[in-house]
Amino acid sequence: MHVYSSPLTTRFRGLDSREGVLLRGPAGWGEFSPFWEYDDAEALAWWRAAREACDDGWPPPVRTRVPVNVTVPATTPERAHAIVTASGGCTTAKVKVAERGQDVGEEIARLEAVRDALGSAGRIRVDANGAWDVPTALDRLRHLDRAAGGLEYVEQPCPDVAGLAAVRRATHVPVAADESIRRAEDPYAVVRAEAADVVVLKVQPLGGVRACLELAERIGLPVVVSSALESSVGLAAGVALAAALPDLPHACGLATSQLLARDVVPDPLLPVDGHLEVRRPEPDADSLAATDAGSVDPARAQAWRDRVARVERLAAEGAA
Ligand SMILES: O=C(O)CCC(=O)C1=CC=C[C@@H](O)[C@@H]1C(=O)O
Ligand SMILES: [Mg+2]
Repeated sequence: MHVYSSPLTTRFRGLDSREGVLLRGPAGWGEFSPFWEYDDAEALAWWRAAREACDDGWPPPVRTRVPVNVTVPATTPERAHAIVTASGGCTTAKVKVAERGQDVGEEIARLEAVRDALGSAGRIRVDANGAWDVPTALDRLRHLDRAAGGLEYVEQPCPDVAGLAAVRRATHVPVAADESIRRAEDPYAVVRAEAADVVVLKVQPLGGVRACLELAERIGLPVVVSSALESSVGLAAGVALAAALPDLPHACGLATSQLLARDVVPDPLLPVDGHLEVRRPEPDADSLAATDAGSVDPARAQAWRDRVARVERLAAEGAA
């Protein structure tokens, strides 16, 4: 078991670094990296995804490369512009909005900078991570849609399914559901309420590639596969899912190795021409040594090993 840690190049969802565990099994490497706000019960799905990668591997791909969006954190317009320009040819950008402490003026400036960097043919989506109530969402979307020169969609504008449905009815901007799928008791509530045009699927929180393929089939809406900000070992599972879906009408949020200062493999999954190649990079001795959490903070590395032991026990109890 390898506990990795990498600084982030830009602060993202309140984090300055990303950590997790890499495991190796007969089918290859897997990643277990639930954020720390997930308790052991919630982390079980993340564990199943890691075990699938190690023990079984993934269903065969139907495409050789996957279109991806550049992910733009809630940062300054200058930095947002530079991130898009250096994205490896991405023609879709996902921009974080609704960051605590920022006002709509900063969001408008960020979106204008992203539009400038992408050019008129690019697509821009925003992600509010459920931060708005319905009136705020509708007000913000009017401004942000104009600043972006048209939004491809808004991801999780409100925390609840009813809010998503109300926003969807009241604006022409399409709505994507993320947290309402991956943290919900019932991911099909979004479909019943006609609350979304698109669903975002993440392999780790949803329990693996096969679980996501099944969910996608049952939901029946267009899917965007997104990362949980993993290393390239975890991202490879997202790429495998995106590669196996029968239809992939939108760019996927899998270009997030760009946000890591160091990745755990010598040849990270980075976009070329706006696409990730469908492949499964492997760590080597040097890349493991360069990302070893134990050499920076042994107590933190031990906390991860303890977490793995607890979740593994939970998984065994569930299987018994
Ligand atoms: O979708 C992307 O472009 C990148 C992934 C991404 O935005 C996220 C990764 C990890 C945690 C989430 O808060 C965040 C998201 O909300 O989609
Ligand atoms: Mg999201």
